[in-house]
Amino acid sequence: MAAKLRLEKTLFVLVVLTAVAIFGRDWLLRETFVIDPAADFNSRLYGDKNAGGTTDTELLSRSPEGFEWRCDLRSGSAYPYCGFEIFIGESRTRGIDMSDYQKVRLWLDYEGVNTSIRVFLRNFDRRYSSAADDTSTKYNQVEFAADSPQDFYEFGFDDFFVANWWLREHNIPPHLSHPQFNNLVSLEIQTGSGHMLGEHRFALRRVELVGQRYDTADWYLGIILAWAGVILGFLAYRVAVLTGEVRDRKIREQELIEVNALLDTRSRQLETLAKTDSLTGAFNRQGIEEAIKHGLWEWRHDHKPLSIVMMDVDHFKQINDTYGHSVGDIVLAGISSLVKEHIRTTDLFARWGGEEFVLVCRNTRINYAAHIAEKLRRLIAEHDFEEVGQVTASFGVAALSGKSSIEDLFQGADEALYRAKDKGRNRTEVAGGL
Ligand SMILES: Nc1nc2c(ncn2[C@@H]2O[C@H](COP(=O)(O)OP(=O)(O)OP(=O)(O)O)[C@@H](O)[C@H]2O)c(=O)[nH]1
Repeated sequence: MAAKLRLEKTLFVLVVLTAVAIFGRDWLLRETFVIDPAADFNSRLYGDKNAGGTTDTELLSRSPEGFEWRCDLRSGSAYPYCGFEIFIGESRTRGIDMSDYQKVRLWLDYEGVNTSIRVFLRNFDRRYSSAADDTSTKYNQVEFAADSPQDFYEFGFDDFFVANWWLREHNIPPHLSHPQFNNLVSLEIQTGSGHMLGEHRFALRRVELVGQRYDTADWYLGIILAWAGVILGFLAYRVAVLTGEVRDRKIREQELIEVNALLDTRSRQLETLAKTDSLTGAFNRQGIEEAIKHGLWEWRHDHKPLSIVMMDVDHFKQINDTYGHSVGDIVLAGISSLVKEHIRTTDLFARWGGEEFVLVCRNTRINYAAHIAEKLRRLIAEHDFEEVGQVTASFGVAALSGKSSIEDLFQGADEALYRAKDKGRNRTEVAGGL
């Protein structure tokens, strides 16, 4: 929830930034090149004397308040003129790229007989300019009437055209004849084309060339790329988070599977323990009950025979009395493991109580159960028990038949066992008449 809120906040901030980037584009990208008289720009005042004229020029002052000059335009040359040039580039050949600039602003006061003034933005390009010939630098020109006093004069870069006389004098081919601002070396203020003879006074306070840092298309492309980056970053983050979640889930699932398997095993162990006699490891009465129920069901539904063998250790009291109760315990456990080793997996061996055991033989006829009993009897009798030596046991065998019940079955086996005891022990007796 907190992460989602954080995401929404981030999105909101990004949308606001995008809106600012779009609507505040002009303000954000604006770059202004200022020609301030207080700054250290090289400049020159010129007249038409080189062209055979007689115009007088005079620099009146150069102070932080502005460049001030006057000229007295006189007849003499075919085109009398005077002008003031400010060098804005590093040199006369290395200028400033102002291709993306839009406006020129002039703070200029003029007094004189002429109201027309020319402004040149001079561009040096080796395709047509040479360092040796100052006039070969392109004359991007705009001409305006300085007849109405105003705060500043403003022209668009689009308003500039290349002076015709310059194109003609330098034989400029058409493909190079357009205005160009990619290497501006100087700005000039010159008397207009009207050639009004007489006094002209200029005071240039400030010039601003207004442009923008980046191209508009690049700016929008940058915004789009930034968003693409944000979206890609977000997707990468989501993929990483989801991968982590899937990995964690898998680990948790694996842990759960392991815990379940452990619990399963444990519950089976506990189940077995609940049905097992702790001393001998044989099943207890609960175990017998289940095996008998199972056998009874098989007898009734599948007509499979069910036999049981009752076993009682002979003279066990004597063993206890002679060797102690704990040795007696060891003998009982020994007999149990001996028997368990030699019975089928379908047979269930359980402790009936004290030194008495019962073997439930499912799907077993009485003759075969008697055979098993005999085998076990011999096995016990032939075994050498630690400390005690020889131990014997008596066996009574019975099977379900006809109308007999479970009670009859146990009673039959019990009676057979007592017969075996009566007849001298270490014997197997089979119940009859069941
Ligand atoms: N050590 C030990 N003795 C037990 C245990 N349960 C019963 N007994 C003893 O087993 C003896 C059984 O004695 P009896 O019932 O007289 O029978 P027996 O001595 O085996 O004589 P017969 O069965 O007639 O051959 C008793 O002394 C019981 O105390 C047991 O868990 N451990």
